[in-house]
Amino acid sequence: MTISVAVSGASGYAGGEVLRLLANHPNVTIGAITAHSNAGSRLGELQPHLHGLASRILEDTTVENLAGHDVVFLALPHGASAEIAAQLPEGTMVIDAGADHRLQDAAAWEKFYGSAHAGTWPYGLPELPGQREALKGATRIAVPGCYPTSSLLALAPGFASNLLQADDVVIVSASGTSGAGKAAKVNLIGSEVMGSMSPYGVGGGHRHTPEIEQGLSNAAGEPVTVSFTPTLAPMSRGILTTATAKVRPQAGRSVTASELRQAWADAYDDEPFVHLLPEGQWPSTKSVQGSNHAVMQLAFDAHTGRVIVTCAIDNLTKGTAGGAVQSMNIALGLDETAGLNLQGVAP
Ligand SMILES: NC(=O)C1=CN([C@@H]2O[C@H](COP(=O)(O)OP(=O)(O)OC[C@H]3O[C@@H](n4cnc5c(N)ncnc54)[C@H](OP(=O)(O)O)[C@@H]3O)[C@@H](O)[C@H]2O)C=CC1
Ligand SMILES: CC(=O)N[C@@H](CCC(=O)OP(=O)(O)O)C(=O)O
Repeated sequence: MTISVAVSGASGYAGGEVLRLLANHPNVTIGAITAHSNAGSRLGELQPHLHGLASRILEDTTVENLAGHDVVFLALPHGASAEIAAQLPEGTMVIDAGADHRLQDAAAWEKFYGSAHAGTWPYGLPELPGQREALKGATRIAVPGCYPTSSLLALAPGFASNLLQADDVVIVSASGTSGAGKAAKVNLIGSEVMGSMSPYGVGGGHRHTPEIEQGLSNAAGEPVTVSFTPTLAPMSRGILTTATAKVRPQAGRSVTASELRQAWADAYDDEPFVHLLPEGQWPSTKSVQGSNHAVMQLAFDAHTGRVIVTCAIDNLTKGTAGGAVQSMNIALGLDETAGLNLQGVAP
């Protein structure tokens, strides 16, 4: 099967990563590539690593340029994707890397994004319970945020097996600067970021909080509340999430470390991209750089009765473009791993 694909936001980080993956996808022909202020430029000027596509010209991001393809990837700022998506034909598969169609709760959307809710699409994190089935045949897919990808993968197995308390979840994530997009320059210049780490969105204000709560609540079957704190780390790619939750006693007795480990192993043993590392080995962002893998490790802190899970992803691959391509593959009935790197980059 050969499918024609258009990529919008192709001058940006997420769109560039989508193109990097699609260029190696055996079933894909890359059609229109579009941008906004950079329309008219050669792709090679903006994405010099995409050698095979360097001479391609970026077109304007219009419905006319995107329609007529089998699949359209939207890698645009919030709001811009909902506006375009609403005008694309029903028969075109639309995969939105932005946030516009992720949340089920319109009130949460309005509170955190301050605009009208555009609707809810199937969520592109196939490793969540029941989600792979929900993606099969989908023609609209909402790609998760990068922090939610790492946070949900870290804790969903514990909530799906009723091992964790819903009211005591703390998540702290460190992200590379590419998470903020190419457009965010002011506080990301090298002299500010290199050799320094700093938190932001502290106190429950980050817009990924409701998205993480939504995914964990769906896994748990009850409302889960989350304290989430993001931090900026001096690296270009990668997210390292540390998620902790209070373990729920089972039939009046404490859960053991091996029972906890078994729940995560059961969830991920057959997954091509999500891996519980062997005991004693802890994740690093370097080990997943440029790949669609998520790696994690967990420990039971018997002193506090908490499970601690750390999960590493590449924010641009599993955290955006890789998750998007993986979801497209599932929706179209292709090999789930097609076009996705199975190996990382080292050192
Ligand atoms: N970076 C990441 O790790 C992640 C990003 N995402 C999401 O992906 C989307 C893109 O993010 P990212 O690539 O990082 O951002 P960038 O700033 O790197 O890229 C933004 C892209 O959108 C285009 N654009 C800007 N304004 C408009 C507009 N009004 N209409 C149409 N196109 C426009 C830009 O074109 P031009 O350059 O020509 O102006 C550029 O191609 C966002 O929704 C983001 O939240 C999701 C998960 C992770
Ligand atoms: C480091 C950094 O700034 N990261 C971004 C999250 C990137 C992401 O996942 O974005 P969307 O939900 O907007 O798609 C942030 O905190 O806003």
